[in-house]
Amino acid sequence: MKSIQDIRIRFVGAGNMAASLMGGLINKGMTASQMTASDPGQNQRDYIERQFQILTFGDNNAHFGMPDIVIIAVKPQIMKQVLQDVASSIRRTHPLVISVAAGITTDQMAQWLGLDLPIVRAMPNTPALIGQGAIGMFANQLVTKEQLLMTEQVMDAVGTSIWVTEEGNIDAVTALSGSGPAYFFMFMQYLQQAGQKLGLSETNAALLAKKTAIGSALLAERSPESLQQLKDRVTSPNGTTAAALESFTENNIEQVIEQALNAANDRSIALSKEFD
Ligand SMILES: NC(=O)C1=CN([C@@H]2O[C@H](COP(=O)(O)OP(=O)(O)OC[C@H]3O[C@@H](n4cnc5c(N)ncnc54)[C@H](OP(=O)(O)O)[C@@H]3O)[C@@H](O)[C@H]2O)C=CC1
Ligand SMILES: O=C(O)[C@@H]1CCC=N1
Repeated sequence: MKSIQDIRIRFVGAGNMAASLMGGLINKGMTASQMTASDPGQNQRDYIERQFQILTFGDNNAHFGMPDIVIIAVKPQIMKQVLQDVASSIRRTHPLVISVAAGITTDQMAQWLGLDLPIVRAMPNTPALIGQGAIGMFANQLVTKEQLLMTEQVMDAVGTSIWVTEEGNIDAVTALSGSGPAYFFMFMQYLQQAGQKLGLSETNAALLAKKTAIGSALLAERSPESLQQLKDRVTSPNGTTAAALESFTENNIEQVIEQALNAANDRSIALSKEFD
């Protein structure tokens, strides 16, 4: 099996997600010379070259080489156009294709590339920028055991990854962890705002909201107790937490969250149909 020092990667699209993967891979011991990237944005290319010393190109087919993996990290809206653009290079070199785009299916990608290829759909999230991503992955039938392990090495460089065996589950991953950081940021934002309304300064309310989120997340990860048990530990009978939790329950927080995840899941499914 190829070690992380031997894998050659071509990034197509060098925005936020690609840059977080590049940073994570370099931290894990890959060298800049193992990677190349293409992106039409001169500023973004300058940033990538400055930050990581990775060679970048404006043309998706320029200096394509013989990559083991091609990571497609562009918006779903332009996936078809981008895959059709790089199709000849991919058909010539037969790499593993990994897409991080929401919604777009492996069948659609194969169709736009004009070839049945090993394809992985990976759904990371923005904490990958600091090596704390949660990533769900699906591999089509053509992905070899070695390619599965290579994919894990790449994704584990930026967080914790899991495989799903049904492609449809990637929509659920997108709804939960792909979009999930935004839910937590929103929750922290509302905690901060409510704290300010209760008289705290903006600085203090922001600090307490963020530190409470970080502390709770770390405790949830490190403690052997369930989320329910951890919640119960905070909640004194007839105390302040019980008052707040009752208010959440009266306002149907469970249904609100379920509906939000359903909306994201539905949107992920709709995205693939939109760009067919
Ligand atoms: N952001 C997130 O939280 C997550 C995003 N994703 C997925 O990752 C993908 C990328 O998202 P993200 O990194 O946030 O987006 P970005 O906009 O940061 O990155 C996309 C990059 O692709 C470039 N690009 C545009 N056209 C082309 C082209 N023809 N060929 C090559 N590159 C091109 C863009 O350049 P320019 O800006 O100049 O157009 C941009 O630099 C999306 O499909 C998204 O669904 C997945 C999980 C989480
Ligand atoms: O909002 C989106 O569509 C992308 C996919 C998951 C997170 N951001």
